[in-house]
Amino acid sequence: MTTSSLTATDHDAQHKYDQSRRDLCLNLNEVLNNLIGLRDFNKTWPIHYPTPPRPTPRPKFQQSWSNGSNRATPIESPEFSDDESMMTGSTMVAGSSMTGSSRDIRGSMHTSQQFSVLKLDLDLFNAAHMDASDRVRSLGKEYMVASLMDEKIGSSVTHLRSLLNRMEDTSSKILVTGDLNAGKSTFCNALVRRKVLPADEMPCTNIFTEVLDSSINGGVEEVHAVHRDAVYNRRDRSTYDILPLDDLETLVVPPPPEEEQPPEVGHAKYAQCKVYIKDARPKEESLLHNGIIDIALIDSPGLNTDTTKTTAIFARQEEIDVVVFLVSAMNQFTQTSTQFIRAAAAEKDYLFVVVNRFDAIRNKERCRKIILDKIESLSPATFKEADDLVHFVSAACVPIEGEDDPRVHPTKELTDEFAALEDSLKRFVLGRRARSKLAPARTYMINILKDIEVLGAVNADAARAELEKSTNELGDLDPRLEQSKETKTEVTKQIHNLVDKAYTNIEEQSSVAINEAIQHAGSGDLGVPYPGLFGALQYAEDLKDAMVSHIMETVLLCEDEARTKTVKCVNIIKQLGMKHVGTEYQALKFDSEIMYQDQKDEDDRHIEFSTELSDFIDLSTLLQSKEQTGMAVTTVATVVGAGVIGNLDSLSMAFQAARLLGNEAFRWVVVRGVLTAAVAVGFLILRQIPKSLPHRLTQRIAAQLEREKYVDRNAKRISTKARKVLRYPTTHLITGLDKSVNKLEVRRHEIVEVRDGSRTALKYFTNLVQSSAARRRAIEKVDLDGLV
Ligand SMILES: Nc1nc2c(ncn2[C@@H]2O[C@H](COP(=O)(O)OP(=O)(O)OP(=O)(O)O)[C@@H](O)[C@H]2O)c(=O)[nH]1
Repeated sequence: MTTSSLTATDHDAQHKYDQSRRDLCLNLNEVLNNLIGLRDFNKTWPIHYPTPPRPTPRPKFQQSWSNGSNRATPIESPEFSDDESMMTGSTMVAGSSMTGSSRDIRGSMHTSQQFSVLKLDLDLFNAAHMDASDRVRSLGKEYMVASLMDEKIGSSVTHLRSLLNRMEDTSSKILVTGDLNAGKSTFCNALVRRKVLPADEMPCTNIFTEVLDSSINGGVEEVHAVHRDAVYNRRDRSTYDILPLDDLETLVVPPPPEEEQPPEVGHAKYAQCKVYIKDARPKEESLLHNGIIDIALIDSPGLNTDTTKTTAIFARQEEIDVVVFLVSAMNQFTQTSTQFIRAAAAEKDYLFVVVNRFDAIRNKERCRKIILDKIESLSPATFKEADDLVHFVSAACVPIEGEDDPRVHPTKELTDEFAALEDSLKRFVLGRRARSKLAPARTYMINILKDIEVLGAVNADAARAELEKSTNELGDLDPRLEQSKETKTEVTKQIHNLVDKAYTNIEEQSSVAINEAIQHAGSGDLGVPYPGLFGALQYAEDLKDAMVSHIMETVLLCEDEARTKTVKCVNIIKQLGMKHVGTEYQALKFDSEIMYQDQKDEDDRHIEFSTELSDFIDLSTLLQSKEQTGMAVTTVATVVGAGVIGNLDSLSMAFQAARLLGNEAFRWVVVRGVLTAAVAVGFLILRQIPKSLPHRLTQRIAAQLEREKYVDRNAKRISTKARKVLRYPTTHLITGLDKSVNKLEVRRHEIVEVRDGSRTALKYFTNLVQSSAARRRAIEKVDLDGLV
């Protein structure tokens, strides 16, 4: 048997490969950072996405008809009127504090067709809109696009990480797969020239078994049975159990159906196992121990074992570098294997096909033709290089350590064929590594960077437009805001002055008027006639009532005056409100009649005053009329015969003289005189009542009201009520002015946020476009073709 060997060219290729791998890994880390940054940016400045032009709906589809009831009810097609502009060949925004149209980049050169990796499934989006439930509608397009984009970037990040893992994994993974009993385990054993894996006519490989060179495991031969659900880490003993190689059969071969294995052993406990073996052959001959790369040979359960296992094999393709597909020359391609090859061909371009058990075929040429025809249809690339990639062999003819004789007689033809296979496989594994490990990462990165460039350009345009719009809006808004603030200050001042002035004026005028009314309560014609001496008491009472009423009426007049002034003020406030706040002030109504209707008003207005006997004696009036008094006394004295009395002054002197002299006769004269004078004075008092009573009452009422602070109390009450009434429209107007200013300030804040956000976005996306383009060019320079 000939052995294949790796030349200096292979080592040179390895060096180049390492260099390219390093370059791509570095770039991939940067692309990852860019994507993570973009994903974060999408959270603060929702990304725009170009939407495809929406075909104009045919008229008959503009309405759909409910079939849920007998009566056909027209249902309007879901309309997203504000979306229209965004759905017709423009860009769709994931969300914005600006209105939809503000982020509508009409005439954008970019379309969703330009995307390959970051392409959003807008059919899903549109379908969601068409079926929009209230909840979806309320979430709106912002939520939809933002989350779609977030999801898309998230899955790209995951994919990039797996590509990175694959590039960083220096080993090459060869998945040996194929139908049940195709001879996979026998083939693996033949490659390592040792009976490592159990091979039998009965289905025997039940879990993935990875054969590796023991040099990776410190030169120790053993089996690492990886716990189900654990991620294998050779340095973490908790992820696997160590078993001797001899136990592999128990581990890999499924138990007979009737025997149920306890959960702590075998298949129930382990999902896969790693088998570290020594290959004593020289590096030039050994596949595993080749001196260039670590190779993992993965034996898998037969494809048609069961669905779960088949799915697992399909899923592992992503981490696999080379797929060696074993097909039995006797059974050829089953349906599952056909499906598998199709899927693998889409991912890998090239497959390594081993047609095993060829010894058992009599008409070898016919078999060869049938199989090659099939491969041509399933994987044209593999077919084109069939000489290297498709091998017709008998794995069972290879002599292996631990077996006395090969199961199949090793004819020269079979031996040579297997040696050719080994040689091709080594070159394929080494040579295709660039393609299998690096090319997917390179292609994916170039594609995603192109997408980022387009997305960046779209968003830079959007940010530029938004920046311009918000800057213009601010230019318009700022003078309005300034004006609004000035108006607020001026009108507030004006309105306070107005109310203060009205208040002071009402108080002052009320005070003067009431005071005047009190001081002159007794003057003028009060309409109360003096009925004469016998009606004096009633007269006093009527007079008092008239005076009190006069004062109270004056208070009422002051209230009327205050009402009029308040109404005037309300009207001025209304005008100011209509001018500066809004037409809502048109409806401002004020019922002045309800002012001064409270019990307190009644109480404050009321005067409680009672007449007294002393009110009839007004000394000042008497003294003012002493001439008349004197005359009266003389008249009375003459009548009674006492000529000594000339006037009231003489009378008082007479009393004094009588007291001094003690003369009886004189005393009598004096007593008579005094009595007469008293009668005369009484007479005079009674005669003076019409004059003295109003004066006396006025004085007393004034004094009482002074004590009660009647004037101040009422003036204050009247003005305070007016101020209180004016408080509502005043506060309302000031609040209205405040609201106008606040509204503009809030709007300004929003616009400033949008402006700052779009400024940051413009900078971010411009840089992103440039750095992505530069990175893409650098990645395009990484030449993988030379490595193949
Ligand atoms: N005649 C012949 N028999 C072979 C050849 N290769 C394998 N066999 C036999 O085919 C049977 C199945 O071989 P395995 O290696 O266990 O097949 P497998 O694909 O690993 O089987 P599963 O793991 O159960 O899917 C065994 O009895 C082998 O001895 C071959 O080249 N020629």
